[in-house]
Amino acid sequence: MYVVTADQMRELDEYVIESWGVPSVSLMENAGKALAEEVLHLCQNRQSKEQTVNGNPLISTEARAAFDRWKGTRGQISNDAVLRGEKVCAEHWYILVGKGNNGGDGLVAARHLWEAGIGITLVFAGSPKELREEALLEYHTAESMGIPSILFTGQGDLTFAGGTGIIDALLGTGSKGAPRNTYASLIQAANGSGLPIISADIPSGLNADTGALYEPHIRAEMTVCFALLKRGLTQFPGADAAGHIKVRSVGIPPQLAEGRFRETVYLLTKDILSEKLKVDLTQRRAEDGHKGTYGHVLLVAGTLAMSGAGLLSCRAALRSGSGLATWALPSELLPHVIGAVPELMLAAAADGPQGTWNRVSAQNIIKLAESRDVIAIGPGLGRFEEDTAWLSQIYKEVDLPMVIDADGLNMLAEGGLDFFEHKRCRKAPVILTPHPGEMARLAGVSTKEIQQNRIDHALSYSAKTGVTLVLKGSRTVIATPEGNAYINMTGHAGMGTGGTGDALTGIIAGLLAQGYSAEQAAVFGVYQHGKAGETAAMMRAHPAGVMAGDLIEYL
Ligand SMILES: NC(=O)C1=CN([C@@H]2O[C@H](COP(=O)(O)OP(=O)(O)OC[C@H]3O[C@@H](n4cnc5c(N)ncnc54)[C@H](O)[C@@H]3O)[C@@H](O)[C@H]2O)[C@@H](O)CC1
Ligand SMILES: [K+]
Repeated sequence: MYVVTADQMRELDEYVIESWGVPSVSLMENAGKALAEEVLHLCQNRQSKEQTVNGNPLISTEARAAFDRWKGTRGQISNDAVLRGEKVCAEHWYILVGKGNNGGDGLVAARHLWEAGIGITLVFAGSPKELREEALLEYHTAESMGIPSILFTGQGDLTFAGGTGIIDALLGTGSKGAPRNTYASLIQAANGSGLPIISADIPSGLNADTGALYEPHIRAEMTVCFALLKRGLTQFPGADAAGHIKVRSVGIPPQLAEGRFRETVYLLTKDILSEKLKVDLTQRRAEDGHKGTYGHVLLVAGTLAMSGAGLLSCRAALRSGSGLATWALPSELLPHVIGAVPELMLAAAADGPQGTWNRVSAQNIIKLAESRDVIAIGPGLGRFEEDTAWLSQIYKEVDLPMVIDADGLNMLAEGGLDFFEHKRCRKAPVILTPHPGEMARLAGVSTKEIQQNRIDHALSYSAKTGVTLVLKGSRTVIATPEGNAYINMTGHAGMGTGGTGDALTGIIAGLLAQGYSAEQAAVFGVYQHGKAGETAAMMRAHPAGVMAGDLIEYL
Protein backbone atom coordinates (compact mmCIF):
# COMPACT_ATOMS: atom_id res chain seq x y z
CA MET A 1 0.00 0.00 0.00
CA TYR A 2 1.48 3.32 -1.08
CA VAL A 3 1.62 6.35 1.18
CA VAL A 4 1.75 9.75 -0.48
CA THR A 5 2.15 13.45 0.23
CA ALA A 6 -0.53 15.99 -0.69
CA ASP A 7 1.56 17.12 -3.69
CA GLN A 8 2.03 13.56 -4.92
CA MET A 9 -1.71 12.94 -4.60
CA ARG A 10 -2.41 16.07 -6.63
CA GLU A 11 0.03 14.91 -9.32
CA LEU A 12 -1.75 11.55 -9.57
CA ASP A 13 -5.14 13.30 -9.68
CA GLU A 14 -3.95 15.47 -12.53
CA TYR A 15 -2.48 12.51 -14.34
CA VAL A 16 -5.69 10.50 -14.51
CA ILE A 17 -7.70 13.60 -15.41
CA GLU A 18 -5.35 14.91 -18.10
CA SER A 19 -3.78 11.76 -19.53
CA TRP A 20 -6.68 9.36 -19.22
CA GLY A 21 -9.52 11.82 -19.50
CA VAL A 22 -11.20 10.73 -16.27
CA PRO A 23 -13.61 13.56 -15.48
CA SER A 24 -12.70 15.30 -12.25
CA VAL A 25 -16.36 15.24 -11.25
CA SER A 26 -16.42 11.45 -11.34
CA LEU A 27 -13.47 11.30 -8.94
CA MET A 28 -15.41 13.52 -6.58
CA GLU A 29 -18.52 11.40 -7.09
CA ASN A 30 -16.60 8.24 -6.21
CA ALA A 31 -15.06 9.88 -3.15
CA GLY A 32 -18.35 11.23 -1.84
CA LYS A 33 -20.15 7.96 -2.48
CA ALA A 34 -17.47 5.98 -0.65
CA LEU A 35 -17.78 8.40 2.24
CA ALA A 36 -21.57 7.97 2.35
CA GLU A 37 -21.13 4.21 2.20
CA GLU A 38 -18.87 4.25 5.26
CA VAL A 39 -21.32 6.45 7.15
CA LEU A 40 -24.11 4.00 6.36
CA HIS A 41 -21.95 1.10 7.52
CA LEU A 42 -21.39 2.89 10.78
CA CYS A 43 -25.13 3.56 11.15
CA GLN A 44 -25.86 -0.06 10.42
CA ASN A 45 -23.25 -1.29 12.88
CA ARG A 46 -24.51 0.76 15.72
CA GLN A 47 -28.05 -0.32 14.96
CA SER A 48 -27.01 -3.91 15.24
CA LYS A 49 -25.27 -3.16 18.53
CA GLU A 50 -28.47 -1.39 19.70
CA GLN A 51 -26.51 1.64 20.68
CA THR A 52 -28.00 5.04 21.35
CA VAL A 53 -26.55 8.37 20.40
CA ASN A 54 -27.05 11.27 22.79
CA GLY A 55 -29.78 9.23 24.44
CA ASN A 56 -31.80 8.83 21.21
CA PRO A 57 -32.74 5.22 20.57
CA LEU A 58 -32.16 4.27 16.97
CA ILE A 59 -34.78 2.18 15.28
CA SER A 60 -32.87 -0.71 13.93
CA THR A 61 -35.30 -2.11 11.35
CA GLU A 62 -35.74 1.28 9.73
CA ALA A 63 -32.04 1.98 9.52
CA ARG A 64 -31.51 -1.47 8.09
CA ALA A 65 -34.20 -0.76 5.49
CA ALA A 66 -32.49 2.52 4.63
CA PHE A 67 -29.21 0.75 4.20
CA ASP A 68 -30.65 -2.06 2.08
CA ARG A 69 -32.51 0.41 -0.05
CA TRP A 70 -29.37 2.39 -0.62
CA LYS A 71 -27.50 -0.76 -1.51
CA GLY A 72 -29.99 -1.37 -4.32
CA THR A 73 -32.86 -3.37 -2.81
CA ARG A 74 -35.29 -0.52 -2.86
CA GLY A 75 -38.21 -2.40 -1.25
CA GLN A 76 -41.45 -0.49 -0.97
CA ILE A 77 -40.13 2.98 -0.56
CA SER A 78 -40.64 5.07 -3.63
CA ASN A 79 -38.25 7.51 -5.18
CA ASP A 80 -40.66 10.29 -4.33
CA ALA A 81 -40.38 9.55 -0.66
CA VAL A 82 -36.62 9.80 -0.99
CA LEU A 83 -36.81 13.06 -2.87
CA ARG A 84 -39.07 14.56 -0.23
CA GLY A 85 -36.42 13.63 2.27
CA GLU A 86 -38.85 11.58 4.30
CA LYS A 87 -36.92 10.34 7.29
CA VAL A 88 -36.86 6.59 7.57
CA CYS A 89 -34.61 6.39 10.58
CA ALA A 90 -33.52 8.43 13.52
CA GLU A 91 -30.10 9.13 12.01
CA HIS A 92 -29.35 12.77 11.36
CA TRP A 93 -25.93 13.81 10.14
CA TYR A 94 -24.47 17.28 10.05
CA ILE A 95 -22.05 17.71 7.16
CA LEU A 96 -19.43 20.42 7.63
CA VAL A 97 -18.55 21.77 4.19
CA GLY A 98 -15.35 23.71 3.40
CA LYS A 99 -14.86 25.69 0.25
CA GLY A 100 -12.44 23.33 -1.54
CA ASN A 101 -12.90 19.91 -3.13
CA ASN A 102 -13.01 18.30 0.30
CA GLY A 103 -16.25 20.20 0.81
CA GLY A 104 -17.35 18.90 -2.61
CA ASP A 105 -16.88 15.34 -1.35
CA GLY A 106 -19.09 16.19 1.62
CA LEU A 107 -21.80 17.51 -0.71
CA VAL A 108 -21.74 14.32 -2.79
CA ALA A 109 -22.01 12.26 0.40
CA ALA A 110 -24.95 14.42 1.48
CA ARG A 111 -26.81 13.56 -1.71
CA HIS A 112 -26.29 9.81 -1.25
CA LEU A 113 -27.17 9.82 2.44
CA TRP A 114 -30.27 11.92 1.78
CA GLU A 115 -31.28 9.44 -0.84
CA ALA A 116 -30.89 6.66 1.73
CA GLY A 117 -33.27 8.47 4.03
CA ILE A 118 -30.77 9.83 6.49
CA GLY A 119 -31.56 13.29 7.86
CA ILE A 120 -28.95 15.80 6.70
CA THR A 121 -28.01 19.36 7.57
CA LEU A 122 -25.26 20.98 5.55
CA VAL A 123 -23.16 23.47 7.47
CA PHE A 124 -21.13 25.79 5.26
CA ALA A 125 -17.94 27.27 6.66
CA GLY A 126 -18.15 30.09 4.12
CA SER A 127 -20.64 31.30 1.57
CA PRO A 128 -21.43 28.38 -0.78
CA LYS A 129 -21.25 30.86 -3.65
CA GLU A 130 -17.49 30.82 -3.15
CA LEU A 131 -17.34 27.11 -4.01
CA ARG A 132 -15.62 26.39 -7.31
CA GLU A 133 -16.17 24.07 -10.26
CA GLU A 134 -17.34 20.57 -9.30
CA ALA A 135 -18.02 21.53 -5.69
CA LEU A 136 -20.20 24.42 -6.86
CA LEU A 137 -22.18 22.08 -9.13
CA GLU A 138 -22.69 19.73 -6.19
CA TYR A 139 -23.94 22.63 -4.11
CA HIS A 140 -26.55 23.53 -6.73
CA THR A 141 -27.68 19.90 -6.85
CA ALA A 142 -28.01 19.70 -3.06
CA GLU A 143 -29.95 22.97 -3.09
CA SER A 144 -32.31 21.71 -5.82
CA MET A 145 -32.90 18.52 -3.84
CA GLY A 146 -33.96 20.64 -0.89
CA ILE A 147 -31.27 19.39 1.47
CA PRO A 148 -31.37 21.77 4.45
CA SER A 149 -28.32 23.92 4.98
CA ILE A 150 -27.02 26.64 7.23
CA LEU A 151 -24.22 29.13 6.74
CA PHE A 152 -22.06 29.26 9.83
CA THR A 153 -20.91 32.83 10.31
CA GLY A 154 -19.12 32.31 13.58
CA GLN A 155 -21.87 34.10 15.53
CA GLY A 156 -23.60 31.99 18.18
CA ASP A 157 -23.14 28.35 19.00
CA LEU A 158 -23.82 25.46 16.71
CA THR A 159 -25.53 22.84 18.88
CA PHE A 160 -25.93 20.02 16.34
CA ALA A 161 -29.48 19.59 17.66
CA GLY A 162 -30.88 16.12 17.04
CA GLY A 163 -27.64 15.08 15.38
CA THR A 164 -26.38 11.52 15.45
CA GLY A 165 -23.10 12.11 13.62
CA ILE A 166 -20.91 14.64 11.84
CA ILE A 167 -19.05 14.45 8.55
CA ASP A 168 -15.95 16.59 8.50
CA ALA A 169 -15.54 17.80 4.91
CA LEU A 170 -13.93 21.10 5.89
CA LEU A 171 -10.30 20.76 4.88
CA GLY A 172 -8.42 18.15 2.87
CA THR A 173 -5.07 17.95 1.18
CA GLY A 174 -5.30 21.54 -0.07
CA SER A 175 -5.28 23.05 3.41
CA LYS A 176 -2.37 25.10 4.68
CA GLY A 177 -1.53 25.75 8.32
CA ALA A 178 -3.89 25.89 11.26
CA PRO A 179 -7.63 26.06 10.46
CA ARG A 180 -8.75 29.68 10.50
CA ASN A 181 -11.88 31.64 11.42
CA THR A 182 -15.15 29.74 10.95
CA TYR A 183 -13.21 26.54 10.21
CA ALA A 184 -11.58 26.67 13.64
CA SER A 185 -14.90 27.39 15.39
CA LEU A 186 -16.66 24.54 13.57
CA ILE A 187 -13.89 22.10 14.48
CA GLN A 188 -14.13 23.06 18.14
CA ALA A 189 -17.92 22.78 18.10
CA ALA A 190 -17.79 19.37 16.38
CA ASN A 191 -15.27 17.98 18.86
CA GLY A 192 -17.31 19.32 21.76
CA SER A 193 -20.56 17.80 20.49
CA GLY A 194 -19.79 14.26 21.64
CA LEU A 195 -21.06 12.98 18.28
CA PRO A 196 -19.00 10.54 16.21
CA ILE A 197 -17.10 12.37 13.48
CA ILE A 198 -16.16 10.84 10.13
CA SER A 199 -13.51 12.79 8.27
CA ALA A 200 -13.31 13.03 4.50
CA ASP A 201 -9.78 12.17 3.35
CA ILE A 202 -7.98 13.57 6.42
CA PRO A 203 -9.16 15.07 9.71
CA SER A 204 -9.29 18.84 9.23
CA GLY A 205 -6.36 20.42 11.03
CA LEU A 206 -3.95 17.58 10.23
CA ASN A 207 -0.80 18.22 8.22
CA ALA A 208 -1.32 15.62 5.49
CA ASP A 209 2.43 15.25 4.87
CA THR A 210 3.87 14.97 8.34
CA GLY A 211 1.22 13.82 10.81
CA ALA A 212 1.64 17.00 12.86
CA LEU A 213 -1.61 18.42 14.25
CA TYR A 214 -2.59 22.07 14.17
CA GLU A 215 -4.87 23.61 16.76
CA PRO A 216 -7.72 23.07 16.55
CA HIS A 217 -8.05 19.80 14.69
CA ILE A 218 -10.84 17.27 14.28
CA ARG A 219 -10.76 14.19 16.52
CA ALA A 220 -12.35 11.66 14.19
CA GLU A 221 -13.81 8.27 14.94
CA MET A 222 -13.05 7.28 11.39
CA THR A 223 -11.29 8.76 8.38
CA VAL A 224 -12.29 7.72 4.89
CA CYS A 225 -9.13 8.35 2.93
CA PHE A 226 -9.42 8.64 -0.84
CA ALA A 227 -7.31 6.73 -3.36
CA LEU A 228 -4.02 6.52 -1.44
CA LEU A 229 -3.05 6.74 2.19
CA LYS A 230 -1.60 10.16 3.06
CA ARG A 231 1.66 10.20 5.01
CA GLY A 232 0.19 12.27 7.82
CA LEU A 233 -2.36 9.56 8.60
CA THR A 234 0.36 7.02 9.31
CA GLN A 235 2.39 8.95 11.86
CA PHE A 236 1.52 10.13 15.36
CA PRO A 237 -0.04 12.31 16.59
CA GLY A 238 -2.02 12.54 13.33
CA ALA A 239 -2.80 8.82 13.32
CA ASP A 240 -4.49 9.23 16.66
CA ALA A 241 -6.73 12.09 15.48
CA ALA A 242 -7.77 10.09 12.40
CA GLY A 243 -9.31 7.19 14.33
CA HIS A 244 -10.00 4.10 12.28
CA ILE A 245 -8.77 4.69 8.74
CA LYS A 246 -10.41 3.27 5.63
CA VAL A 247 -8.76 3.76 2.27
CA ARG A 248 -11.32 3.76 -0.53
CA SER A 249 -10.58 3.76 -4.24
CA VAL A 250 -11.96 6.64 -6.27
CA GLY A 251 -10.59 5.90 -9.73
CA ILE A 252 -6.89 6.66 -9.26
CA PRO A 253 -5.08 3.30 -9.35
CA PRO A 254 -2.52 3.08 -6.54
CA GLN A 255 0.03 1.38 -8.83
CA LEU A 256 0.50 4.75 -10.52
CA ALA A 257 2.61 5.71 -7.51
CA GLU A 258 5.22 2.99 -8.13
CA GLY A 259 8.44 4.48 -9.43
CA ARG A 260 6.83 7.84 -10.22
CA PHE A 261 8.33 9.89 -7.42
CA ARG A 262 11.88 10.34 -6.16
CA GLU A 263 10.72 8.76 -2.90
CA THR A 264 8.25 5.91 -2.50
CA VAL A 265 6.67 5.26 0.87
CA TYR A 266 4.95 1.95 1.64
CA LEU A 267 2.80 0.80 4.49
CA LEU A 268 4.63 -2.28 5.75
CA THR A 269 2.35 -5.23 5.14
CA LYS A 270 2.93 -8.94 4.62
CA ASP A 271 2.41 -8.40 0.89
CA ILE A 272 5.09 -5.72 0.73
CA LEU A 273 7.48 -8.09 2.51
CA SER A 274 6.78 -11.06 0.30
CA GLU A 275 5.97 -9.45 -3.04
CA LYS A 276 8.09 -6.33 -3.13
CA LEU A 277 10.98 -7.33 -0.89
CA LYS A 278 10.87 -11.06 -1.74
CA VAL A 279 11.18 -12.05 1.90
CA ASP A 280 10.19 -15.62 2.73
CA LEU A 281 8.08 -15.02 5.83
CA THR A 282 8.43 -18.64 6.89
CA GLN A 283 12.25 -18.37 6.90
CA ARG A 284 12.45 -21.78 5.31
CA ARG A 285 15.91 -23.32 5.63
CA ALA A 286 17.81 -25.66 3.36
CA GLU A 287 17.56 -29.31 4.47
CA ASP A 288 21.32 -29.62 4.25
CA GLY A 289 22.04 -26.26 5.91
CA HIS A 290 24.32 -26.04 8.94
CA LYS A 291 25.35 -23.35 11.40
CA GLY A 292 27.86 -22.01 8.89
CA THR A 293 25.10 -21.52 6.33
CA TYR A 294 23.28 -19.01 8.52
CA GLY A 295 26.11 -16.68 9.31
CA HIS A 296 28.05 -15.50 12.30
CA VAL A 297 27.20 -12.25 14.12
CA LEU A 298 29.79 -10.28 16.06
CA LEU A 299 28.14 -8.09 18.70
CA VAL A 300 30.20 -5.28 20.19
CA ALA A 301 28.23 -4.33 23.25
CA GLY A 302 27.93 -3.98 27.01
CA THR A 303 29.95 -2.76 29.97
CA LEU A 304 30.15 -4.09 33.50
CA ALA A 305 27.38 -1.67 34.46
CA MET A 306 25.23 -2.43 31.39
CA SER A 307 25.64 -6.11 30.67
CA GLY A 308 21.96 -6.81 29.96
CA ALA A 309 21.94 -4.91 26.66
CA GLY A 310 24.61 -7.19 25.20
CA LEU A 311 22.85 -10.32 26.42
CA LEU A 312 19.52 -9.25 24.94
CA SER A 313 21.05 -8.37 21.57
CA CYS A 314 22.90 -11.65 21.38
CA ARG A 315 19.88 -13.73 22.31
CA ALA A 316 17.79 -11.89 19.72
CA ALA A 317 20.42 -12.50 17.02
CA LEU A 318 20.34 -16.23 17.78
CA ARG A 319 16.53 -16.35 17.95
CA SER A 320 16.27 -14.54 14.62
CA GLY A 321 18.04 -17.49 13.08
CA SER A 322 21.73 -16.61 12.79
CA GLY A 323 23.97 -19.67 12.85
CA LEU A 324 26.41 -18.34 15.42
CA ALA A 325 26.92 -15.28 17.60
CA THR A 326 30.00 -13.94 19.36
CA TRP A 327 29.76 -11.24 21.99
CA ALA A 328 32.82 -9.01 22.13
CA LEU A 329 32.85 -7.47 25.60
CA PRO A 330 35.12 -5.87 28.22
CA SER A 331 37.32 -8.51 29.93
CA GLU A 332 36.12 -7.52 33.40
CA LEU A 333 32.53 -8.28 32.41
CA LEU A 334 33.22 -11.66 30.84
CA PRO A 335 33.40 -13.86 33.99
CA HIS A 336 30.00 -12.55 35.12
CA VAL A 337 28.14 -13.66 32.02
CA ILE A 338 29.61 -17.09 31.43
CA GLY A 339 26.75 -19.50 30.90
CA ALA A 340 24.06 -16.79 30.83
CA VAL A 341 23.36 -17.69 27.21
CA PRO A 342 25.08 -21.05 26.69
CA GLU A 343 24.68 -20.90 22.90
CA LEU A 344 26.75 -17.74 22.75
CA MET A 345 30.50 -17.34 22.28
CA LEU A 346 32.28 -14.75 24.39
CA ALA A 347 35.38 -12.77 23.39
CA ALA A 348 37.17 -10.45 25.83
CA ALA A 349 37.96 -7.40 23.72
CA ALA A 350 38.59 -4.34 25.93
CA ASP A 351 40.34 -3.33 29.14
CA GLY A 352 38.86 0.07 29.99
CA PRO A 353 38.56 1.06 33.68
CA GLN A 354 35.76 -0.68 35.63
CA GLY A 355 34.77 -3.01 32.85
CA THR A 356 34.39 -0.38 30.12
CA TRP A 357 35.63 0.00 26.57
CA ASN A 358 38.75 1.86 25.42
CA ARG A 359 40.24 3.31 22.24
CA VAL A 360 42.81 0.54 21.66
CA SER A 361 40.15 -2.17 21.64
CA ALA A 362 39.37 -1.26 18.01
CA GLN A 363 42.27 -3.50 16.94
CA ASN A 364 40.71 -6.49 18.75
CA ILE A 365 37.35 -5.89 17.10
CA ILE A 366 38.95 -5.67 13.66
CA LYS A 367 40.72 -8.97 14.30
CA LEU A 368 37.57 -10.71 15.58
CA ALA A 369 35.59 -9.44 12.59
CA GLU A 370 37.89 -11.29 10.18
CA SER A 371 36.04 -14.55 10.79
CA ARG A 372 32.50 -13.16 11.18
CA ASP A 373 29.81 -12.17 8.68
CA VAL A 374 28.11 -9.22 10.35
CA ILE A 375 29.04 -6.69 13.01
CA ALA A 376 26.62 -4.90 15.34
CA ILE A 377 27.90 -2.12 17.57
CA GLY A 378 26.34 -0.14 20.36
CA PRO A 379 23.92 -1.67 22.88
CA GLY A 380 25.07 -0.83 26.40
CA LEU A 381 28.46 0.28 25.07
CA GLY A 382 28.74 3.51 27.08
CA ARG A 383 30.97 6.41 26.03
CA PHE A 384 34.76 6.52 26.43
CA GLU A 385 37.69 8.68 25.41
CA GLU A 386 38.18 8.99 21.66
CA ASP A 387 35.25 6.72 21.03
CA THR A 388 34.31 8.47 17.77
CA ALA A 389 37.79 7.75 16.40
CA TRP A 390 37.40 4.16 17.68
CA LEU A 391 34.14 3.71 15.78
CA SER A 392 35.54 5.42 12.70
CA GLN A 393 38.48 3.01 12.60
CA ILE A 394 36.16 0.00 12.80
CA TYR A 395 33.87 1.54 10.18
CA LYS A 396 36.81 1.99 7.80
CA GLU A 397 38.52 -1.33 8.38
CA VAL A 398 35.68 -3.79 8.86
CA ASP A 399 33.92 -4.18 5.54
CA LEU A 400 31.05 -6.30 6.87
CA PRO A 401 27.35 -5.45 6.95
CA MET A 402 27.15 -3.27 10.06
CA VAL A 403 24.38 -2.29 12.48
CA ILE A 404 25.02 0.73 14.69
CA ASP A 405 22.77 1.43 17.68
CA ALA A 406 22.60 3.33 20.97
CA ASP A 407 25.94 4.84 22.07
CA GLY A 408 27.41 3.92 18.71
CA LEU A 409 24.95 6.42 17.24
CA ASN A 410 25.99 9.10 19.72
CA MET A 411 29.61 8.60 18.68
CA LEU A 412 28.54 8.90 15.08
CA ALA A 413 26.56 12.06 15.82
CA GLU A 414 29.67 13.60 17.34
CA GLY A 415 31.58 12.83 14.15
CA GLY A 416 28.91 14.61 12.09
CA LEU A 417 28.46 13.94 8.41
CA ASP A 418 32.29 13.91 7.98
CA PHE A 419 32.12 10.45 9.46
CA PHE A 420 30.66 9.18 6.21
CA GLU A 421 33.59 10.48 4.18
CA HIS A 422 35.01 7.01 4.72
CA LYS A 423 32.07 5.58 2.83
CA ARG A 424 34.29 4.79 -0.13
CA CYS A 425 36.24 2.33 2.10
CA ARG A 426 33.15 0.21 2.43
CA LYS A 427 31.21 -1.99 0.09
CA ALA A 428 29.07 -3.58 2.79
CA PRO A 429 25.89 -1.79 3.94
CA VAL A 430 25.33 0.07 7.19
CA ILE A 431 22.07 0.13 9.15
CA LEU A 432 21.45 2.70 11.88
CA THR A 433 18.69 2.16 14.43
CA PRO A 434 18.12 5.47 16.26
CA HIS A 435 15.23 6.33 18.54
CA PRO A 436 13.92 9.89 18.04
CA GLY A 437 16.42 11.41 20.52
CA GLU A 438 19.37 9.73 18.81
CA MET A 439 17.98 10.72 15.40
CA ALA A 440 17.80 14.32 16.60
CA ARG A 441 21.49 14.21 17.56
CA LEU A 442 22.42 12.64 14.22
CA ALA A 443 20.46 15.21 12.20
CA GLY A 444 21.41 18.15 14.45
CA VAL A 445 17.81 19.18 15.18
CA SER A 446 15.48 18.85 18.17
CA THR A 447 13.62 15.65 19.00
CA LYS A 448 10.36 17.57 18.54
CA GLU A 449 11.36 18.50 15.02
CA ILE A 450 12.13 14.85 14.22
CA GLN A 451 8.80 13.69 15.61
CA GLN A 452 6.90 16.30 13.62
CA ASN A 453 8.23 14.98 10.34
CA ARG A 454 9.61 11.50 10.85
CA ILE A 455 9.32 10.20 7.30
CA ASP A 456 11.13 13.15 5.72
CA HIS A 457 13.91 13.15 8.29
CA ALA A 458 14.49 9.42 7.88
CA LEU A 459 14.52 9.62 4.08
CA SER A 460 16.76 12.65 3.89
CA TYR A 461 19.37 11.34 6.36
CA SER A 462 19.45 8.04 4.55
CA ALA A 463 19.88 9.73 1.16
CA LYS A 464 22.63 12.00 2.48
CA THR A 465 24.69 9.30 4.15
CA GLY A 466 23.95 6.13 2.19
CA VAL A 467 22.87 4.19 5.29
CA THR A 468 19.64 2.26 5.78
CA LEU A 469 17.90 4.06 8.59
CA VAL A 470 15.48 2.62 11.14
CA LEU A 471 13.79 5.49 12.96
CA LYS A 472 12.23 3.78 15.97
CA GLY A 473 9.11 4.73 17.90
CA SER A 474 5.46 3.95 17.31
CA ARG A 475 5.12 3.42 13.53
CA THR A 476 8.84 2.89 13.00
CA VAL A 477 10.04 4.27 9.67
CA ILE A 478 12.67 2.37 7.68
CA ALA A 479 14.32 4.47 4.97
CA THR A 480 16.77 3.38 2.29
CA PRO A 481 19.30 5.47 0.34
CA GLU A 482 17.41 4.64 -2.88
CA GLY A 483 14.44 6.59 -1.53
CA ASN A 484 12.14 3.82 -0.30
CA ALA A 485 10.51 4.16 3.09
CA TYR A 486 8.38 1.61 4.95
CA ILE A 487 6.04 2.37 7.81
CA ASN A 488 5.70 -0.41 10.32
CA MET A 489 2.34 -1.22 11.85
CA THR A 490 3.24 -4.13 14.14
CA GLY A 491 3.92 -3.83 17.85
CA HIS A 492 2.24 -1.94 20.68
CA ALA A 493 2.85 0.67 23.35
CA GLY A 494 3.81 -2.02 25.88
CA MET A 495 7.07 -2.43 23.95
CA GLY A 496 8.28 0.94 25.18
CA THR A 497 10.46 -0.70 27.81
CA GLY A 498 14.21 -1.12 28.41
CA GLY A 499 15.96 -3.57 26.13
CA THR A 500 13.51 -3.82 23.24
CA GLY A 501 15.85 -1.67 21.12
CA ASP A 502 18.76 -3.98 21.96
CA ALA A 503 16.62 -6.90 20.82
CA LEU A 504 15.89 -5.15 17.51
CA THR A 505 19.60 -4.62 16.87
CA GLY A 506 20.18 -8.32 17.44
CA ILE A 507 17.32 -9.34 15.15
CA ILE A 508 18.51 -7.16 12.28
CA ALA A 509 22.11 -8.35 12.69
CA GLY A 510 20.88 -11.95 12.78
CA LEU A 511 18.95 -11.50 9.54
CA LEU A 512 21.93 -9.84 7.83
CA ALA A 513 24.03 -12.84 8.85
CA GLN A 514 21.59 -15.13 7.05
CA GLY A 515 22.14 -13.24 3.83
CA TYR A 516 19.22 -10.82 3.79
CA SER A 517 20.00 -7.47 2.12
CA ALA A 518 20.13 -4.36 4.32
CA GLU A 519 16.67 -3.31 3.14
CA GLN A 520 15.19 -6.77 3.74
CA ALA A 521 16.86 -7.21 7.12
CA ALA A 522 15.84 -3.78 8.43
CA VAL A 523 12.24 -4.02 7.21
CA PHE A 524 11.67 -7.68 8.10
CA GLY A 525 13.49 -7.23 11.40
CA VAL A 526 11.27 -4.34 12.47
CA TYR A 527 8.16 -6.25 11.38
CA GLN A 528 9.17 -9.40 13.27
CA HIS A 529 10.16 -7.43 16.36
CA GLY A 530 6.65 -5.93 16.52
CA LYS A 531 4.96 -9.25 15.85
CA ALA A 532 6.94 -10.95 18.60
CA GLY A 533 5.94 -8.10 20.94
CA GLU A 534 2.30 -8.71 20.04
CA THR A 535 2.57 -12.43 20.75
CA ALA A 536 4.33 -11.71 24.04
CA ALA A 537 1.48 -9.34 24.99
CA MET A 538 -1.11 -12.05 24.31
CA MET A 539 0.67 -14.27 26.81
CA ARG A 540 0.42 -11.71 29.59
CA ALA A 541 -2.40 -10.04 31.47
CA HIS A 542 -1.60 -6.69 29.88
CA PRO A 543 0.70 -5.45 27.09
CA ALA A 544 2.40 -3.17 29.63
CA GLY A 545 3.78 -6.30 31.29
CA VAL A 546 5.90 -7.25 28.28
CA MET A 547 9.67 -7.16 28.83
CA ALA A 548 12.33 -7.27 26.12
CA GLY A 549 13.26 -10.81 27.15
CA ASP A 550 9.65 -12.01 26.64
CA LEU A 551 9.61 -10.61 23.14
CA ILE A 552 12.77 -12.48 22.20
CA GLU A 553 11.13 -15.74 23.28
CA TYR A 554 8.43 -15.26 20.62
CA LEU A 555 10.73 -14.70 17.69
N1 LIG B 1 -9.54 15.55 -8.37
C1 LIG B 1 -9.28 15.89 -7.15
O1 LIG B 1 -8.50 16.81 -6.91
C2 LIG B 1 -9.93 15.16 -6.05
C3 LIG B 1 -9.92 15.74 -4.80
N2 LIG B 1 -10.58 15.20 -3.79
C4 LIG B 1 -10.76 15.95 -2.55
O2 LIG B 1 -10.22 17.22 -2.63
C5 LIG B 1 -9.42 17.52 -1.51
C6 LIG B 1 -8.42 18.54 -1.90
O3 LIG B 1 -9.14 19.63 -2.42
P1 LIG B 1 -8.58 21.10 -2.50
O4 LIG B 1 -7.27 21.08 -3.14
O5 LIG B 1 -9.65 21.89 -3.13
O6 LIG B 1 -8.35 21.54 -1.02
P2 LIG B 1 -9.25 21.51 0.30
O7 LIG B 1 -10.58 20.98 0.05
O8 LIG B 1 -8.41 20.88 1.32
O9 LIG B 1 -9.49 23.04 0.67
C7 LIG B 1 -8.66 24.03 0.42
C8 LIG B 1 -9.46 25.30 0.58
O10 LIG B 1 -9.54 25.66 1.93
C9 LIG B 1 -8.95 26.96 2.15
N3 LIG B 1 -7.99 26.80 3.21
C10 LIG B 1 -6.73 26.27 3.12
N4 LIG B 1 -6.15 26.22 4.31
C11 LIG B 1 -7.04 26.71 5.19
C12 LIG B 1 -7.00 26.93 6.61
N5 LIG B 1 -5.92 26.62 7.31
N6 LIG B 1 -8.08 27.45 7.21
C13 LIG B 1 -9.18 27.78 6.48
N7 LIG B 1 -9.26 27.62 5.15
C14 LIG B 1 -8.21 27.09 4.51
C15 LIG B 1 -8.31 27.40 0.86
O11 LIG B 1 -8.71 28.69 0.56
C16 LIG B 1 -8.84 26.43 -0.17
O12 LIG B 1 -9.86 27.02 -0.91
C17 LIG B 1 -8.90 16.18 -1.08
O13 LIG B 1 -8.51 16.16 0.25
C18 LIG B 1 -10.08 15.29 -1.36
O14 LIG B 1 -10.96 15.33 -0.26
C19 LIG B 1 -11.50 14.11 -4.02
O15 LIG B 1 -12.72 14.68 -4.36
C20 LIG B 1 -11.05 13.19 -5.10
C21 LIG B 1 -10.64 13.90 -6.33
K1 LIG C 1 -11.57 16.65 6.16
